[in-house]
Amino acid sequence: MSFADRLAAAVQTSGSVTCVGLDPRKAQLPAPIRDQVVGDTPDAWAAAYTQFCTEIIDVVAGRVACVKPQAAFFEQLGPAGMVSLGHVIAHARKAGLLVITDGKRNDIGSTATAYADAYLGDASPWGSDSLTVSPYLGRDSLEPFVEVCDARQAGIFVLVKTSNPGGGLLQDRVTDGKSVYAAVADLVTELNAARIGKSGYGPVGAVVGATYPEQLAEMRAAMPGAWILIPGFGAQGGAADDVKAGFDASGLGAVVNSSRHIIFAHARPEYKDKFGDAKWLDAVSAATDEMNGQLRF
Ligand SMILES: O=C(O)c1cc(=O)[nH]c(=O)n1[C@@H]1O[C@H](COP(=O)(O)O)[C@@H](O)[C@H]1O
Repeated sequence: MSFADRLAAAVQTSGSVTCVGLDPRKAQLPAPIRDQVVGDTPDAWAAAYTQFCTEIIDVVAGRVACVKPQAAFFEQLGPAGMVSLGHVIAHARKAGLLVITDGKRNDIGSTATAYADAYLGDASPWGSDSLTVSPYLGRDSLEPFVEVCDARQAGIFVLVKTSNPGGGLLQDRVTDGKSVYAAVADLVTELNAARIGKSGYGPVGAVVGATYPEQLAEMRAAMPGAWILIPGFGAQGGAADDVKAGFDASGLGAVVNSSRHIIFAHARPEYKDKFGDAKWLDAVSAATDEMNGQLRF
């Protein structure tokens, strides 16, 4: 089944549009995980990241649509971290969760093929269902990813309108009456055109931040065949009302990512006293329920 159709099935089966972001950070790991790190070595931290992420996966499996490991936090640990990333991706997929690896990769076409080959589908070393991709190098840098998506039933999420405050410097720039982000959206729509599956969606998704609700509505209309990954919910200030416009009439078409507010929920003021470090997984569970509840429109 195509990635787009699998994502639709994952949303329908789990009854959730939540994507749990797996962004492990040394300083914020809960004490029961941090205490097991003996010696400040990349191997020890990598083992802690694997344990932290796989325990989260076991708690959220079946209750959310997907997970999004952020490669940067694993890369920070060097080779041991990249091995950990592989374990985390494999564990999530075994648990029945779709994996969006967040690498924001891209390069000239022939190198783009290498990135796609590294991350997309069962045949790749990091075996992910999908990958976040930068559009900055243009159409011929995206096409190799789409070809690998076709061959391996995988997907990509192209950065269209990012959640960060400074994204507008380039993305909002208007040329020939059109913003850069709208031009990227047109490219997404073109690349999907001949690839729309049963769910009504194609393999080329888009990233649009929860911090820009008006542009999210505009982008939903501009890319009717694209799944939208909406980051910026929770820790960056995005709320349920801000993401509503990302969904189609049947509640499909978007998944909403939250990383810190779920994985480090034990440290949030509203959960700290109730759960704290000792019951950090209960805090993950409660934060997942809370987000699922907020996103039931
Ligand atoms: O591609 C992304 O996932 C992404 C795009 C974007 O525009 N903004 C954004 O925050 N992200 C990622 O989404 C996650 C947000 O994390 P929290 O702010 O902790 O929920 C991080 O992994 C970011 O790298």
